[in-house]
Amino acid sequence: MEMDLDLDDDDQFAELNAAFTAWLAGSSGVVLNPKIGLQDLRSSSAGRGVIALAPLAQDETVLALPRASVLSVANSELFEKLREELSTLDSWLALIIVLIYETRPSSPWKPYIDLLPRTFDTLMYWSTAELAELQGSAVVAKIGRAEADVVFREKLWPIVKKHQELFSDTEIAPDLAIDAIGSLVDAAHRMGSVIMSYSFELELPGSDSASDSGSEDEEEDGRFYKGMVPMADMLNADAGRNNCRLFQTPTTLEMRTTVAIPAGAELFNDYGALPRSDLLRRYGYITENYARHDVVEVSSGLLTTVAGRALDPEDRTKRIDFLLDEGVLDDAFDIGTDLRVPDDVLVVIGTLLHPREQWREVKPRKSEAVARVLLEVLETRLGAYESGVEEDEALLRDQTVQGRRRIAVEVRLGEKKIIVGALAKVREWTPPDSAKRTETDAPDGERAGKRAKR
Ligand SMILES: C[S@@+](CC[C@H](N)C(=O)[O-])C[C@H]1O[C@@H](n2cnc3c(N)ncnc32)[C@H](O)[C@@H]1O
Repeated sequence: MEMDLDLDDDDQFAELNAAFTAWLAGSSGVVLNPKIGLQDLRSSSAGRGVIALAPLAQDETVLALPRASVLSVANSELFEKLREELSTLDSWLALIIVLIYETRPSSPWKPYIDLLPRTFDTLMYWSTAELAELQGSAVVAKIGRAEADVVFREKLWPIVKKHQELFSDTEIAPDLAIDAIGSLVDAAHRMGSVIMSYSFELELPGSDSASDSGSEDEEEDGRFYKGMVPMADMLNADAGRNNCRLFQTPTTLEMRTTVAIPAGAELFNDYGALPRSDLLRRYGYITENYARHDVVEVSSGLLTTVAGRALDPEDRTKRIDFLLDEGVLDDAFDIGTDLRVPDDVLVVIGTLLHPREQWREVKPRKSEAVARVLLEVLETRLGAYESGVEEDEALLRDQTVQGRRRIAVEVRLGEKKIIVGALAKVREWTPPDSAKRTETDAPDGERAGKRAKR
């Protein structure tokens, strides 16, 4: 991540770290393990990180904060002032407006806010030309910058406009008179990106679920709230190297080691088992260690179009509605590095291919007809990428290909390799003696049996 602080100014970087650490250590109820410290990792493009200054044991607490120290909507003074209006917003929008409010000099969180980035490498901030390098990856459709713009204008701007006096010394203040809405939208994008890459989904005390949390998005089912947890969010993450996690009790949040950590080693929190495409979208970086979580997404639209081609529209709609009702048909399906085709995909294809009335009873089955559909789907999917595997491999051998372009090539190549591997696997499904078998020859068991509940 690029940091907005003048990156060449090492003094300022160290000064901000020192101010933040002193502020946190002096906050009521916070326990900061003296064996950890902030580290300047800008030379490896990782911003700040946290390292062990002395050996840490497994399950050692490196940081404990009372919930009152979390920068959340409920803990902000703005909530007292605009309770009703903030309650109409979803938790992401409400926290965005709170973070903008907390950029004022008198904010109790100022030393923390000063550490948060202003520029990002997340996909939201890639140019059209840079995003074109990711063509074919499903991640491009998930960025949602235009949609966010509309929401900021329609939901946040009326509140800020109505209560301009509350924002008169925040970071948007200088522009309030000139291009007020533009300034608000820019600030909202910044804070939206901060939330995406720094916030935690925290469990409301008293709710009944698991006691630990990464910074993944959880269902907004009323049991969770978004919160910024100072210092806990200074930990980087690196898949297999992760060695810490945030644990929650009704009153505190604790970052604890999950393994022993030697002196000098970096502390890594767990951001979740994210494919590199999503890591890039949400956090603006990738590492080779996340390649194990890569997936390729196959849309249901493509799947049902190919599998249901022979059906008349009415029949096709009936079967798709059935699959939707059964919860088998999702917007898209993932194939991961294990190259396993999900059972639901087999059921969707089988249901749309079945020549008789018993299509409601289809079980997941790797038949030749199903394989034919899958091969076409995967070939079509592969065709969505502009370049081939060899071309991308050549680009990665070229050391002049760097920065966002190199990252994009790595992400799209990872996805293409999964498709190529899955194609080879599916080709293996056609045993020589099944050459003449079609879906009409469904085995008796399948005809009579009920589909297993997934
Ligand atoms: C929760 S913050 C961690 C603290 C952050 N490094 C900082 O300087 O404020 C998440 C951000 O840290 C960076 N980051 C985390 N893990 C990283 C890694 N293994 N390599 C490079 N950057 C990483 C990314 O920019 C990510 O969006």
